[in-house]
Amino acid sequence: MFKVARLNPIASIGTDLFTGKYEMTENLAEASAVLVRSASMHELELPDGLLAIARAGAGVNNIPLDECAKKGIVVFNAPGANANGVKEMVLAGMLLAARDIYGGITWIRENKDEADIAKLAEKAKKNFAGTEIQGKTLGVIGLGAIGALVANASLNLGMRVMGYDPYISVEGAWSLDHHVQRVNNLDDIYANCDYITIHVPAMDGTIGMIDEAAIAKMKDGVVFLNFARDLLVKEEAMAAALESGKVHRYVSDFANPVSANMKNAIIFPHLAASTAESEDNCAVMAVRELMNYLEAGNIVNSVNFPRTDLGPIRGTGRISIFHKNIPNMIGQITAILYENGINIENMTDKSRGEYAYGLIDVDCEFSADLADKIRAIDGVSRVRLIEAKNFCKKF
Ligand SMILES: NC(=O)c1ccc[n+]([C@@H]2O[C@H](COP(=O)([O-])OP(=O)(O)OC[C@H]3O[C@@H](n4cnc5c(N)ncnc54)[C@H](O)[C@@H]3O)[C@@H](O)[C@H]2O)c1
Ligand SMILES: O=C(O)[C@H](O)COP(=O)(O)O
Repeated sequence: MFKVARLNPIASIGTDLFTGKYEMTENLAEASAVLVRSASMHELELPDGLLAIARAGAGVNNIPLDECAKKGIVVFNAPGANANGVKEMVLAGMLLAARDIYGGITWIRENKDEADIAKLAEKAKKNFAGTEIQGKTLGVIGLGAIGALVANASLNLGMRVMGYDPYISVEGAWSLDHHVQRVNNLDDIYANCDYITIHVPAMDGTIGMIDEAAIAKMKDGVVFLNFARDLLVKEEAMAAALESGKVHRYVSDFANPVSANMKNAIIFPHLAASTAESEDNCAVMAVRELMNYLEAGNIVNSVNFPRTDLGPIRGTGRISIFHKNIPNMIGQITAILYENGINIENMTDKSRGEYAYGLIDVDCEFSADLADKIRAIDGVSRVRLIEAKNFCKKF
């Protein structure tokens, strides 16, 4: 039985996939798996029995990834599952920044009891007028799942689009319309774009990247959109740029005491992925990833361990082993199997940084102490024996 703790509400279309081998629990201490959205896990005590965490979303800066890697806790996310929801909010953000649509709606509410509201509205409308986004230049920083969708959709709205992503994946590059102008220097984005939108993860190297110096390089009157994380932007600098008029509008999905008080900012309550479709996609992907890992040891879409996928279990069972990425680990493990007369049907072992993970399919019954013998190897941190008769399932 696997106990799953849910730290945020998760769409039931996902959790309904759990079979009778799973039970939801309120008690993190007894959980073998966690489902989470944006709840911060940095302050939580992670129990020894915790095997995996699935983030039903994209950003994982709410999860202590290094600590999890050290403990052999696999962290998954749901790449691309909410990208369309975010793309639509970014488009809405650009349109809300181009004219004072919100000001116009507010004016109507405030004047709703005026008998001659129709006439007054015709006079007032000049206060909310603006420009069109067609023909303007958009800069997209980060061309992953969301950035690529935003870039392509904006081309279709008649914008000129420049994109910057020094680490773009092959899949990302394929998904990008060839009319998106790729640049290798962020300064080209800053110097040329009327709208700039950022879609990179918050991590060392991106946190605070939109600072005073970056803003100074942008065009006067630029609109800056941030649906990625508030940490990416030095928001005191952004507040000053909004005050001076250097930045026309800051559109952000992240409320905090600084952003909520900015002049000319349009701030949303972290709404971009809150659509029925995105929530369903994320929940289904996160639950499938957990089940595939818990029942078959396969790691697909992890952010702290390499992809390690042997498919359905072949043979009588599968051994899953977390170990340090140091010489002779595989030699020592296979020697123990040899000494115990166990034949290997299939195996893989993948490393990422300091840590590695291996799966070995075997064709005979496990002896009870096999896991202990492998665990006793210096550098091995976690071993699971998965019997095919219990868990062999195709995902
Ligand atoms: N507001 C929301 O509700 C919401 C929803 C989903 C994602 N997000 C945020 O958006 C981020 C991006 O999501 P995604 O699904 O597109 O992720 P993704 O992993 O598909 O794409 C991220 C892209 O950023 C690129 N990148 C990394 N460092 C970079 C740098 N220094 N400069 C330029 N590009 C860089 C990567 O190469 C990758 O292509 C997430 O990490 C998350 O923080 C927010
Ligand atoms: O990184 C993400 O996927 C988004 O920020 C969405 O977060 P949420 O799941 O809390 O809406």
